[in-house]
Amino acid sequence: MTTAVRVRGLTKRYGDVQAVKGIDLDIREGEIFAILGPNGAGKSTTVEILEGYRTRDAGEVSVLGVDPAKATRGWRSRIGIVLQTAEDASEVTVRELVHHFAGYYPHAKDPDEVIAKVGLMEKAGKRVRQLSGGQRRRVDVALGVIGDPELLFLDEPTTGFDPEARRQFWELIESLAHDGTTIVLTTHYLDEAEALADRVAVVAGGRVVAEGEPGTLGGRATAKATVSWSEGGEQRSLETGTPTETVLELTGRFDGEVPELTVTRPSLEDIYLRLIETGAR
Ligand SMILES: Nc1ncnc2c1ncn2[C@@H]1O[C@H](COP(=O)(O)OP(=O)(O)OP(=O)(O)O)[C@@H](O)[C@H]1O
Repeated sequence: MTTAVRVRGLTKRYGDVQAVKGIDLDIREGEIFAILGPNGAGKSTTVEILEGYRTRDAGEVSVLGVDPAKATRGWRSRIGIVLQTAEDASEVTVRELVHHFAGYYPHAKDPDEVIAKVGLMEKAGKRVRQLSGGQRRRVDVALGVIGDPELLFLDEPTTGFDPEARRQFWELIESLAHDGTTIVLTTHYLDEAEALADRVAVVAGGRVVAEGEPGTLGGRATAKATVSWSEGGEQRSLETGTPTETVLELTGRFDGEVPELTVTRPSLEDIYLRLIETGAR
């Protein structure tokens, strides 16, 4: 597996604020990698350094084999960026805008194929200003991928989306990844990271406090389970490392169906909140 992004000992200070305090990251080619963390954790600073839009104080950074501080036009054309703020191109149509951007890249994708891919074929002739927020975000993604990037940065891509639009957007991201694009995503939605990311890094206080697959992050897979049920009109629960045994015991005790039985493990959100609390300390 080739590495798309390699970061070692990255630091960045703004005046009195040490925003990034020694971050290491390895992002593999072809994976969807999510960077999670509270406001002010240093995510944007880190990502902007990777994109070549911010200088660093110290550390080694390699993005597609190049130091972003020495970015060339050729390197830039291999990267796609979808920022938080949408492109303000109010009076042009979706098709005009995507065609226009295609002209900036040496090996641009077919604009109409890209418009279809982001699900905007029916809106291609509409002015961007006439689109909904979610549809504009799709335009942003179209512009992010029109240059056929090897690596796509998405900054909080689904903020403000309704649940259906988010699901559709996730499918779009997955299909881009399926086509081989490496995706680096920052998000505040834990369910988004869980649904999309192959691996996540949790950043808190300028450091990576945990890294791994969403299902096993921070000991999640081996964390104790909570078994809950209803007994004698009361809600009962038990935290246990052997939930199967507990369920068997309950099944015997109730002689069959256990009322209101649930078995839960900590959600990614539970683990995340624990991690950033410990990280902050
Ligand atoms: N241009 C700047 N000048 C001074 N301080 C800055 C600047 N940009 C960021 N900071 C500070 O650096 C720290 C990290 O900010 P950063 O934007 O990287 O965090 P973030 O994790 O992206 O947060 P959010 O989730 O709110 O976007 C914060 O304390 C922030 O106030």
